[in-house]
Parts: sequence; C-alpha cells; structure tokens
Amino acid sequence: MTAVDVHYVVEGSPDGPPVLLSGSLGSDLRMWAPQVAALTTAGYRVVRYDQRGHGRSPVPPGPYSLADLGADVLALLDRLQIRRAHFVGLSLGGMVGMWVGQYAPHRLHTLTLCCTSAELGPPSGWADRAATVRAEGTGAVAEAAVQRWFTPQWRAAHPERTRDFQDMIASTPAEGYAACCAAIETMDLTARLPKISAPTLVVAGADDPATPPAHAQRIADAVPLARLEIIGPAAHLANVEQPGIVNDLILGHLKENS
Ligand SMILES: O=C(O)CC1=CCC(=O)O1
Repeated sequence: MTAVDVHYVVEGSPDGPPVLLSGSLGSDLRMWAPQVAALTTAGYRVVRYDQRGHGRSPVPPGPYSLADLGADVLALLDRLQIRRAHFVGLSLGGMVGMWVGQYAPHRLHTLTLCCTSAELGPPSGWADRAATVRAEGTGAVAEAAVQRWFTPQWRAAHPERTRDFQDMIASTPAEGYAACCAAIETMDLTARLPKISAPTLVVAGADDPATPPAHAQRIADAVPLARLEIIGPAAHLANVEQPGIVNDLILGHLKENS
C-alpha cells in the first residue's frame, strides 16, 4: 500500500472545518459541483480530489485495493495538514470513507456515506467489467453507467448534463477504472462496520439500481452511530439529482456533530 499524491482542489474558508469529498468510480472531482457553494457558504473548507486512476490523479498500474485508496486520503490529509476532517463519499468514495472510518478513525469528525455499499458483488461482475474496459476503453461502459447514475426522468430533462457525465466516465483512464473495479471486487468492509466510531449519515437514492437502499440499510444497521435517509426521486448520483436535499442533509449532519 503506497500512497500517491492525488489531484485536489480546495475551496472556501481557509480556517473553516475541513470537509473532504470523495467520488465514485468513473468520476472526477467535478461530480461534487452541486455541493461546493452550499458548503463554502456555510463556512467550510471544501477539499475535492480525484481518486487514483481518475481525473488528473496519477494512474499507477493496478489492481488497486481499498487500502490503497484509503492511504491516498490519509496522505492528502497529511499534505494539507488536516488532522481530522468531515468525510463525504459517494459509492466508491463511500467505500473509501468506510475504510478510513475502520482503519484510521482518529482522522474523521463525521462520515457521510452516499449511495454506497460495504459489499457489492458478485466479484466476477467487477472482473468482467475491468476486462471490458481494458480491452475496449471506458467509453464501452459509459452509456450503461449513466443509466445507473440518473433516473430516466432526470436524463430526459437534462440531456446535456447527462452527456457531460457520460464524457466524464469515457475520459477516465482505462487502467485507473479497471484497477478500481478490482478494489470493489476484493473489498470486505462488512465485518468491521461496528468499528466505525464517527457519527455517520447514510444516504440512499430510492431509485438507485447500483447500490440500492437495502445496502444502505445494512450499513446503517451495523454502524453504531448511524442514521439512514432514503431520498427520491434519485438514482446513483443522488447528490446531482437531488442537490438541495443532499446539501441540507450533509449540512445538518455536520452542524449536529461539530
Ligand atoms: O456501476 C456503477 O457505475 C456504480 C458504481 C459502483 C461503485 C461506484 O463507485 O459506482
């Protein structure tokens, strides 16, 4: 597990409480654009970053593990001299958040886990997807991915934004995407969920076909200080489809636990 220096952007009050935003497979830090104004206006120092293998972060050869992705977060906090942060992660980002909550709990004030899962099988599905991407590129999986990310109604109402997200996925380096599929294929976060001590907000999209509400329920049942919110209409990228609801939930959680 060797950390890489991931690409990041910091916005908001330099002295505000830090909030780290960690994104999904196939995304880059632009996926959090709907959260930035709400968090910075409320006085937070917002740190967004690209997962390794994604966006403008380095692409070391895979496979990656969640320990690798978690080590990148700890190294980023060290680089920014942040002792503890509020961590908000969606999907793969939420998995990274659970890893940090389990193995480096002292680095977290709170955890917000959006549209994620502690166990997302079958493993063969991730191996198959990685093989497709290595053979044909990320463009081969981008259209199917946006169909999981957004409800049909949202896609119909926002064709340009849907295309932009599809382009974001298609521009993700194939090796980075495939190597992160391996991290999901091999992850095992369930047994240690009770070790997460951070106050945890779990948010699920009611219409999410990728990490459905039942997965969020399992996390909320196992994490001692967790609370579950199911919101809709929203598919996998609920932070984009329902930014107002998600922002209010995040801000409420941070304020309750500062
Ligand atoms: O399959 C998808 O695109 C949904 C997803 C699973 C993990 C992740 O980060 O995104």
